[in-house]
Amino acid sequence: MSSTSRAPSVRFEHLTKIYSGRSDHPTVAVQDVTLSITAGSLTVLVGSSGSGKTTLLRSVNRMVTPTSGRVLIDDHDVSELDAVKLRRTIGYVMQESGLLPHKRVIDNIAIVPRLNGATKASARERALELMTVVGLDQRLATRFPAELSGGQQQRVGVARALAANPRLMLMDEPFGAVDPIVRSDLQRELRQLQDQLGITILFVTHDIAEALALGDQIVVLAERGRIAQQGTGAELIAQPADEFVADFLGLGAGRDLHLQDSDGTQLVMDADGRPIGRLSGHRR
Ligand SMILES: Nc1ncnc2c1ncn2[C@@H]1O[C@H](COP(=O)(O)OP(=O)(O)OP(=O)(O)O)[C@@H](O)[C@H]1O
Repeated sequence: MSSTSRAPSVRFEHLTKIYSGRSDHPTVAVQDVTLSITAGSLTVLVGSSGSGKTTLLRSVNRMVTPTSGRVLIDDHDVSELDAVKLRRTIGYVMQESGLLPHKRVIDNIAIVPRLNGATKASARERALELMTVVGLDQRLATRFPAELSGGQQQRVGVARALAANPRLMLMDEPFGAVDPIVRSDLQRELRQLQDQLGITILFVTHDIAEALALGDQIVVLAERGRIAQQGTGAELIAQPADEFVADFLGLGAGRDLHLQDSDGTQLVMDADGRPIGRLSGHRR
C-alpha cells in the first residue's frame, strides 16, 4: 500500500466480534458481517449508536481482533500481516483528533514519515505540503494542538493520516465534534481530496446527511452490524430496503424525500421543498 500502488478493496467475511468485557454479559458487537468495499470508493458506514461501526472499522487495522471471521485488504488476510506495519500504511482519523499535545502541529503531522525512516527535514517538508493540501495556513505549523480550533485540529488529523501516503484511510466520526458550517466545509474538502487521491476511504458516521453528502456507497447498519442496505445515496432514497432504512433516512411520517438538481449538485429535498442536504456528486 505505498503511494505508487493502487487503492485496495476491503472485504469483511463472516466477521463476528464479541466483547467479553468485565461484566457477566458479553456484548455481541457485530455478528456474521460480510461486506465488500470497492477499491477507490468513499464508503460510509452509517447506523445508530452501538450498531458496530467502530468495531468494523477497527478490525481493518487490527485495533480490534475479531472473535471469528476475517478482514481482507485486497487478497490479504489482515491477521497474517504485521500489525505495526499495517497501521503505518493505513491512515486513521478519529473524532478526537488524537494529536500529541506536547508536539507542534508540524511534528504531529511528521510522526509517521519519521517512524518510517524519513529525515526530520524531509518529514517536515512533507508536513508543510500536507498542511496546504488540507487547507491549513502554514503559519500554524509551530502551534501546539491546544492552540487550534476544533476544525483546525481535525484538519491536522487528516494531514497526519495522509502523511504516509496511504492507499486506504479509516475515518471514525472525524467531523463529529465541529460546528455545522465547518463540518460542511470539511466534508466538501474531503470529497475533493478523495477525487484527487483516488484512495479507498471507509468513513463512519451516525449522521445520514453526512453519509449522503460524502458516500459513493452507503452501508446502513442495524443492530449487531446487520447490513440493512448498501447502495448509493440516490438508490437508498429512491428505494429504501425496508422500514428501518426508511426511518433512518427520515422518510417516515410524510417526510417524502426527493432529489432536485441545482447547478449540477443533487439536493435532497423534503416533502415541503426544503433542502435538507446534498448528495455526493460521485457515484461509481
Ligand atoms: N471494548 C469494549 N468492551 C465491551 N463492549 C464494547 C467495547 N467496544 C464496544 N463495545 C460494545 O459493542 C457494541 C458496538 O460498539 P461500537 O463502538 O462498534 O458501535 P458504534 O456503532 O461505533 O457506536 P457509536 O456510534 O456509539 O460509536 C456496543 O454495544 C458497545 O457497547
